[in-house]
Amino acid sequence: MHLAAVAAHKEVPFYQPQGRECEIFEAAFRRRLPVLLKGPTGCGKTRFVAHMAAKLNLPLDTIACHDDLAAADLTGRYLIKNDETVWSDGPLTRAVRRGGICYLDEVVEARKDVTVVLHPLTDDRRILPLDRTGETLHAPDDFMLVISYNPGYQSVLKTLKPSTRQRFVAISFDYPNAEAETEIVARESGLAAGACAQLVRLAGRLRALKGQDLEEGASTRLLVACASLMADGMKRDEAIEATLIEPLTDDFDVRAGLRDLAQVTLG
Ligand SMILES: Nc1ncnc2c1ncn2[C@@H]1O[C@H](COP(=O)(O)OP(=O)(O)OP(=O)(O)O)[C@@H](O)[C@H]1O
Repeated sequence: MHLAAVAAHKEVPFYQPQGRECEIFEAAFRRRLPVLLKGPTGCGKTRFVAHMAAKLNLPLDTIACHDDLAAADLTGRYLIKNDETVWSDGPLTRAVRRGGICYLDEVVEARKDVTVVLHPLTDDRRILPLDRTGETLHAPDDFMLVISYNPGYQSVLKTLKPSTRQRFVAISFDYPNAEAETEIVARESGLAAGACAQLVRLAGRLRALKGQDLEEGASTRLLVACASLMADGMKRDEAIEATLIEPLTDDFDVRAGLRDLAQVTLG
């Protein structure tokens, strides 16, 4: 019993909370409410969901939404197999049949008909009608829908309608504070905390350029990548160039400016 508990604990991916998000998520799960995660890219939303799924001992299906994703990609479709037409469940239908967490990442990217599928599943009916087969699936108690989006990128056209967003318990994410982020970067990369703290300081400066020279500042994900390359033996400036400068912009002059900023910040 003790060994099993230790083994299960080991599989929970590391997640450093920013606030009360773990408690809110657990309460939402208990009360069978869907959850919406908002926040910039690479700030820990996906890691949070993986952490909570493991903690609650639930299977997790993650679906990366894109502008071609239609309702049938989630629910399923008839396919031709050996001259026969057979129904094939999509990932959302499979998750509703089985239970567990279904995570739709960047949901606003998906086509409009996706919301039609989500609405009856995210109010107190908790059903998934499959028009094509005539079935109506009732979500089991341990089924939970989680969606995420980045409010920063979306145009007015690509935002969630109030009738959709008001079905969800919503949690805002942002980049962690400097102390927490230093710990995350050190733990994820294996680089010494002092060197990680410097990278976090640089990230703070890069994030201040959002909306001016940069569309988005450096994410925690990029900081972990930079620190990982350095832990692997790469020279600091080369690692910074490859992770905190090149991915942020294609503009030649802005990249030169970012290099100067890194030199001034880190010496
Ligand atoms: N609070 C945190 N605890 C532990 N690791 C974190 C945390 N925040 C960020 N990370 C690290 O940053 C990486 C990127 O985070 P994650 O993939 O969860 O971002 P995201 O918000 O889902 O991004 P996207 O919206 O682009 O999918 C993680 O793999 C992890 O290494």
